Amino acid sequence: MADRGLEIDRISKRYGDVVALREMTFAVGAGEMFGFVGSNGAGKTTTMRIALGVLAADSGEVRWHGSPLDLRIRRRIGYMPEERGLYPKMKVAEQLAYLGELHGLSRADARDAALRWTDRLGLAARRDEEVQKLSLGNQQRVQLAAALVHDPVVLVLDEPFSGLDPVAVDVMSGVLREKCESGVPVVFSSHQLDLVQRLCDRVGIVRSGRMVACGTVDELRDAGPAELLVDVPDAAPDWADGVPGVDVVAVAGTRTTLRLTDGADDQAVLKAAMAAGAVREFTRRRPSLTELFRNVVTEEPTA
Ligand SMILES: Nc1ncnc2c1ncn2[C@@H]1O[C@H](COP(=O)(O)OP(=O)(O)OP(=O)(O)O)[C@@H](O)[C@H]1O
Repeated sequence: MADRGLEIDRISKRYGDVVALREMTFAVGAGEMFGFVGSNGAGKTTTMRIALGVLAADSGEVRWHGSPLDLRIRRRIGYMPEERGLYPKMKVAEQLAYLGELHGLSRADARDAALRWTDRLGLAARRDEEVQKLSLGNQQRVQLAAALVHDPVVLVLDEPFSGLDPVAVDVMSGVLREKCESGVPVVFSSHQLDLVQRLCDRVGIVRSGRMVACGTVDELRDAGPAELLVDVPDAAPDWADGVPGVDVVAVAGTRTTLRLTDGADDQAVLKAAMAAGAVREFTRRRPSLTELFRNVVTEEPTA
């Protein structure tokens, strides 16, 4: 069997009457960046906490290179929790070195790593400040440093980008990309879908505790409904009504957006447009991740 790195295999979880996860399944391979997206309450945090072992699943298994996760591997996961878990009164570098030691680094290595990551994440000037005195964005940078300080073999990050300014987003993206290129599987949740589309090799969309779409951004976009943007300046505004195989999505000025229904032939649409007048623009566009997300999460849930 191919080595899948981190595997989440049919994990189910209830909190009393609330079903949080229903056979949640996905895998993140070496050097892959996986974006985990879904509405509020869809089950992302629950999945990540189970992957880390801070929460037990009712059923299913989490594996690392084919074996169930044990304590030794769990210590080597870099985790950024949604509820940020830093000691507010401890100084930045001291705290990072302490966390490094907790994860098994020697004192000297932990100090070096604390210096290196504070440099890399733009926190060098804040090393001797108490975490509670930092801005929220800087606290978040410290939280990322805490996930990285022990040189993790896999990164699991719960909304690492929320609340960051654009420069911090770039710094964070660069660090994650670098880790990924060094062979570390990276999974992060986010509601910033443009960022997920830009950064991730693969994306999983979760609805009501279940993975409902999973693949590369291109695969997901290709599977979504194709649209055509057509500009026929001299045609009547309703020229596309009645053209077989398309639904009119929007008309803006002389430009009409059409959605192709299953199996429709875009060349037939082009012919119809040319019959209506001179065609100035005829573009096929794929849905963005945000549009796909809206389609997927608003579909009726299956029982
Ligand atoms: N400790 C808990 N006790 C009871 N229900 C819980 C608990 N934690 C989570 N839930 C419920 O489990 C479901 C999944 O929640 P979870 O936090 O995993 O979602 P999420 O996708 O991370 O949401 P968000 O995007 O808002 O962070 C929700 O219905 C939530 O209300």
